[in-house]
Amino acid sequence: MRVHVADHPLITHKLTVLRDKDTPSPVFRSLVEELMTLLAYEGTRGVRVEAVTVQTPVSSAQGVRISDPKPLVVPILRAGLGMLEGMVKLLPTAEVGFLGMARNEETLQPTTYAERLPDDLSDRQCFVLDPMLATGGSLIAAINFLFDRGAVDVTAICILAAPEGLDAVEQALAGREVTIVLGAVDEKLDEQGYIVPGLGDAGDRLYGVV
Ligand SMILES: O=P(O)(O)OC[C@H]1O[C@H](OP(=O)(O)OP(=O)(O)O)[C@H](O)[C@@H]1O
Ligand SMILES: O=c1cc[nH]c(=O)[nH]1
Ligand SMILES: [Mg+2]
Repeated sequence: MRVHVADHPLITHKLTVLRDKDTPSPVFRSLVEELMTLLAYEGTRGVRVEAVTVQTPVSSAQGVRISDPKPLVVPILRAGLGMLEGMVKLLPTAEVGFLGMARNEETLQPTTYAERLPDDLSDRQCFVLDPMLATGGSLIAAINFLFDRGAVDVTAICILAAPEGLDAVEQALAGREVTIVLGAVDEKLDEQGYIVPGLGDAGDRLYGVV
């Protein structure tokens, strides 16, 4: 498994505003989308391409295009939905599948309450979007779900991770073709499983408390 932590002053700047508890929901939503676009640049470094030749007005030129089958982008509902637009802006031909997961607030175990994905993901490059990697339970379950459908190559893009969750993902998915791209790794998890200093509950800050 590969882990890449983006190190860029624009990402740190936007993340700082995102963390601020006084940042209102509309600004928070815009920032998540903008951060996603910046992280997508790093997260798609390994996107599969094939060689093509085009004619410029002057001569022929060698280039590449995104290979078929097109990548599958999978936001984890709810909070991952806030990252989707930022991703498909950069990868407009990608297809999108959905996984709805919620973490039980007492046990911290994730449950899957919705799924809309192709049955067969063999030979499909998958990009999972979720802003928060806390205990890692949700991301491990989501990636295993994709592997069970035949995926072999998964990149997860998260805005924030806790070191404990990152270790758990590394242990659970050792030896698999997985890349994790992160905006930052924070200090720790608190007793309620929240990332410290973090940004609170990303789903609630995007869409309100339910
Ligand atoms: O690493 P973990 O400990 O599993 O926690 C991370 C998960 O928690 C959040 O979702 P949540 O369950 O709050 O659902 P929501 O997006 O609907 O708010 C977050 O978006 C992740 O999916
Ligand atoms: O800090 C956290 C942990 C899990 N989920 C969130 O949205 N935030
Ligand atoms: Mg939530």
